Order: sequence, then structure tokens, then C-alpha cells
Amino acid sequence: MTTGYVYHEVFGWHDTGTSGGVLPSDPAAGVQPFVHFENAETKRRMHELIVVSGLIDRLERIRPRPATEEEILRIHTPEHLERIKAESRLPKGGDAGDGMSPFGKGGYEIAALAAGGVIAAVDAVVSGRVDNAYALVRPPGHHAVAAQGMGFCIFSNLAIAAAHARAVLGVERIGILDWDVHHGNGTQAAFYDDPSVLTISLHQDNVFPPNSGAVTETGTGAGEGYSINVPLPPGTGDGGYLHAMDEVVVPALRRFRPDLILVASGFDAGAMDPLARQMLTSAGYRALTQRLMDVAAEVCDGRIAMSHEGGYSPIYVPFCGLAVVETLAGAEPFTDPLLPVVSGYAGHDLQPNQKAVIDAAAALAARIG
Ligand SMILES: O=C(CCC1CCCC1)NO
Ligand SMILES: [Zn+2]
Repeated sequence: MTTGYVYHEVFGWHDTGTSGGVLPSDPAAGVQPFVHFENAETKRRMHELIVVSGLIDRLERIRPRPATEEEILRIHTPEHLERIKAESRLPKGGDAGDGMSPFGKGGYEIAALAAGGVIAAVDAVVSGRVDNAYALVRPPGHHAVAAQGMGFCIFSNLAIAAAHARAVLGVERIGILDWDVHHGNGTQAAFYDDPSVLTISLHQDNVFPPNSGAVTETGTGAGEGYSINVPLPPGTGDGGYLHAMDEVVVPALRRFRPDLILVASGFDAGAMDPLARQMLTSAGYRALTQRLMDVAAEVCDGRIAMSHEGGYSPIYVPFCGLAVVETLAGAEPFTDPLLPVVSGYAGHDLQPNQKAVIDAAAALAARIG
């Protein structure tokens, strides 16, 4: 198995500051400055564990290149692109569009490299240079919509890469799985009326964006039935996620038969994440990845490209991210010293409230034509 890997140190220079994010500092109100949740540390630590574990020696390094304006404009409006470029030239940078997603001077170039890094991963998979690929990029992308960035995202990296695959690489059908703990609203919106792109989002119910990602969001027009949402209850662990994989994701992909599978890979569904309340372990992420590889082998010669999204636990993201990339590469597990602790939590087995949501989404998967 040849697994491609995208990472560049400049992703760590995307500056999200200390007074942006979910709680801008306000000393008079008793709010202290804090490092923005979406900072370089978790991504850098994941990369360093991939290096220190030796896994890096089994990976085919893919060099990211900046997405072109034409590529970005396949998903975003000219106004959004021009505003990001303009604010990126300012001494203190700007914001993606929601006031919680700051970037420093030069943020545009880094965001374009993140989107281009995912395009490079998709190019390598579709060309057959690699069997599958992981793009450890930053800033994330899956919340960004056509006219603005949001939720720490500037450009919709994965949607831009999917649009590239369809427009340039001749890929006709794309299945996109989003296992970030937050709803993949931006990716969904980009293809909401498009039956050639199936989007499936597994997320914690109504965390972010607010009032987004309900089971009833199923697509529109010709795209009706090609957006599937699984808003899982808080506390969902390995058993609930694997049941969703077995009952919704795998059946949907078998019926849709994509030529390429893309993943918005966030680790904030992990058992130690500060921004959500799920309980996935590294073993859970490993099993999700293996199940996806198995169905990819059935329907699209194993073609999978993953784009890094959220994940905010500096201690646990590295072990979960390592588990995913090890599985893509067919490598033996290196380590997760926290696994005995987090897998011991009560509630990892499928719970009735989780089964109810999954069964509702499974009915949608069964209707894919
Ligand atoms: O990881 C993320 C960012 C979520 C935050 C954005 C504002 C509050 C929660 N999205 O996938
Ligand atoms: Zn997230």
C-alpha cells in the first residue's frame, strides 16, 4: 500500500492569535487572553509523532502547492477571495468572516497552500501515484461556504479539491465522509444540489454551526437524497461511530459507487477533545479507517484522500491521527498509551439514542439510487 502524505511547516505559521476564537480576551469582563483553540500545536505534534514513530519512512511525501484563484473560485465567490487577499496584506491580517476565525498577515497564502495541498493529494491518488493519501493541512476548511469563511476555516479545502477532481481529472462521482465532530456544513452546501457528490457527515448533534446538520437536511433539487447527516448524541464512543459506519456510510457508498472517496478528517470527536463531548479512541479511528478502506477497495480501487480538519487535544490528536495514517499505510500500530484509559470509559457500546439517529439516517442511505 502506497500512502501519500502532505505536510508543510508553514501551516504552523498560520497565526490565529490569542484574542480571537470562541472567547476573545476581555480583561475588564474577566476573560483572559488564551491561545486560539485552532493553533499549530496539535497538527505539529501529529506530524512529529508520524516522524518519530518511523511511519514517515513508509509514506510518499507529496509537496503542497498553492491553489490557484481559478481553483478557489470553483467554490468561493470573487468577493470572498478578494477580501481574504486584501486583509492578508494588512499588518495584523484579518478574519475569515465570522469574527472567530482570525488570520495574520500572509494568511491568504497559507490558506491557499492548504487547499492546494488537498488538491495535490487528490491528484496523487487519482493519477495512481499513491493508493491513498492524508493531507495534514492548516487552516481547516469544512465550515467555509461560498461567500465567507467561518468556524476557523478560510477556504473549503476539500470542496475545492473535489471540484478540481470533477472539472480537471474527469472524476464523475465523489463520496465525501466528514467525521469531524462538527457538521460539515460548507462541504455539504457546495454540493447540496449535485447528485454526483454524496456528502455524509457524522457529527455531534448541534454543536457547530448552530442549527446545522439535522437528519432532515438531505439535499435539494437533483441533489435530493445525496446529503446524509448523522447528528449523534453527546457521549457517542467507538460502538456508536462504528454502527454509523456499518449501517449508514458503508451501505451508502456501496449504493452510490463513487470513483473517489474523500474524508474531512477531524479528531475533535476524540475522547479528550475540549470542543466537543464524544468518546472516539485511537482504536475507533483505526476501525473507521479500515472499514472505509474495505468499501473503497470494493467500489473505487481503494482511492481515498483525507484532508485534516479539527481536533484540539494536543495530547490525544497525535495518537488518533497516527492511527488513521498507519491504517491507510497498512502499518502496525506504534502506540497509544492513553487507549486503556479512554477505552475503559462506560458507554462505548451502542446506546439506544444513538441507534435511533443512525437508523433514521440508514433509511436515507437505503434510498440512494
Ligand atoms: O473544529 C471546528 C471548529 C468548531 C468551533 C468553531 C466555533 C465554535 C466551535 N470545526 O470542525
Ligand atoms: Zn471540528
